Amino acid sequence: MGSLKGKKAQKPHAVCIPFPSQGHINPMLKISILVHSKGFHITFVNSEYNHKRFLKSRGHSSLEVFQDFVFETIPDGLPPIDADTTQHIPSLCFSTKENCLAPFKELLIKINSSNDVPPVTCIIFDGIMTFAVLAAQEIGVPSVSFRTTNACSFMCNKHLPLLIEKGILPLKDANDITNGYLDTVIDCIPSMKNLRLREFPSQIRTTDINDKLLNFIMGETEGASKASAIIFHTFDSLEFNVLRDLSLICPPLYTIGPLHLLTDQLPENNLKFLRANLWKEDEDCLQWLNSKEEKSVVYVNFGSITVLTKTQLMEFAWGLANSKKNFFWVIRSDAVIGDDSAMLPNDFVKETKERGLISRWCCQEQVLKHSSIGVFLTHCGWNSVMESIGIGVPMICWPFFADQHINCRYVCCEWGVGLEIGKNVKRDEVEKIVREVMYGEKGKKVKKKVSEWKKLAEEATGLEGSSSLNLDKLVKDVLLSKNSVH
Ligand SMILES: O=c1ccn([C@@H]2O[C@H](COP(=O)(O)OP(=O)(O)O[C@H]3O[C@H](CO)[C@@H](O)[C@H](O)[C@H]3O)[C@@H](O)[C@H]2O)c(=O)[nH]1
Repeated sequence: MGSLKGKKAQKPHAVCIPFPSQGHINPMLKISILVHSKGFHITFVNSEYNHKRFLKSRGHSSLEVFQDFVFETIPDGLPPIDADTTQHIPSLCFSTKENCLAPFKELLIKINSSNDVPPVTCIIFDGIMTFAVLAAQEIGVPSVSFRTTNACSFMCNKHLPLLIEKGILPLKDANDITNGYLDTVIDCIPSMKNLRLREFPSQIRTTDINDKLLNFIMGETEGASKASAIIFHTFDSLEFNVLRDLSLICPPLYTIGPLHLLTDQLPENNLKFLRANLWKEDEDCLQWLNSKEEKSVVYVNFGSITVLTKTQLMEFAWGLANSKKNFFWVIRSDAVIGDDSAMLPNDFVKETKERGLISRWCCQEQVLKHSSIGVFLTHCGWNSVMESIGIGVPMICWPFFADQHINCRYVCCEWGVGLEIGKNVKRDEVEKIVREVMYGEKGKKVKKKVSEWKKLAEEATGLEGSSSLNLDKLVKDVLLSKNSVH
């Protein structure tokens, strides 16, 4: 390890490495900003590909202005492309696992031999980048696994080996995906009753016990137990039972969330407003929202990975049009399978011109906070769910893949803050559910529930709240503690 040199030597130094996709970079950036606010020097490690996109969306000189907060890059191991698109997620999973340890270790050596920054004192790594534990062990610092998904999905993943042992997984036949097998009730997961197999992370939908993605998920879940601690982006009251049971089988757990409610409280400085967008934001959408009445707009956004077929796109489009409600719909440039040049038909555009706005990307937090938003039609990415609950916006859920199925189950059935749309989306259902959430009886219930959860989220992130206290404890007991080195 490098010796203490130079005037910055006194500061502790956290190296934060997200999995290289938008839904992982955003929460890691927030954790990094929070740890920075506790007096740490931060190195934030992007993939070269994403960093290029980050600079492109923000303008080049914009990242050099932060005190003690430095960006570095390593390659992700995939062949270079010059595009504005989310990389293929399974390829990224395998590639980071196979290729990132060596450049990451080189980066740590470079940092530790520099006179300009303090030596590395801890590593915070994305929960599916467990190779970082080895790097931390080599330089003798604590490593913390940051799970950008929730505790429930981690609990499911943790029990995949049990489902294999019981013969429930892998699927017996490819038809099991459609023949009702996924409705099998699973009652062997601690504190999670009456789960259906379809609510498990979608990586289970394979007939091959050697399936690479299934094994990647199980391996990375197990790998978390080698970390000094685990952070979950959640709050205690939201997942109380699952967290209690997980704490019996995991390294020390720290719930820190909703993250945006914590970063919102930081003193005004430029770092507080840093956003990790890989696409350029449409800033005019807020102007448009200003022109709409309170709680009158359906906000539609399926995150950074979901892709739609043209048929699904049309069903959503006509469902929104037929609902006669205002809508703000974000459709990424890479969101529709195939050619999207003639994306939405002219008659739809003409019919909804007064009450519909379509953008490529926006600042979601600002949009959700806007008083005109009445409901969020979401794919149930965990960041979106946490942002929606923390801001108090009810959801319509259309889960696409991965943890989104279990998130949807909890949003709709356990927390009561959303209604689900069927996988095989139809325009009539979209129209009906939009009206129901905005004006119906079920809508009243989910609105009441979401405002209750919002209060609890605010409590958790208040001065004496569990998330705020956990952040302090994490810093003191793990990030600054020599005893937590594994
Ligand atoms: O126009 C947009 C769209 C999204 N966002 C932000 O981008 C993030 C999107 O994250 P999320 O809602 O979690 O969706 P994904 O991008 O799909 O996230 C991936 O990562 C999540 C966390 O691991 C998982 O829960 C998801 O299943 C996985 O697809 C959120 O912070 C949004 O606020 C914007 O700022 N503007």
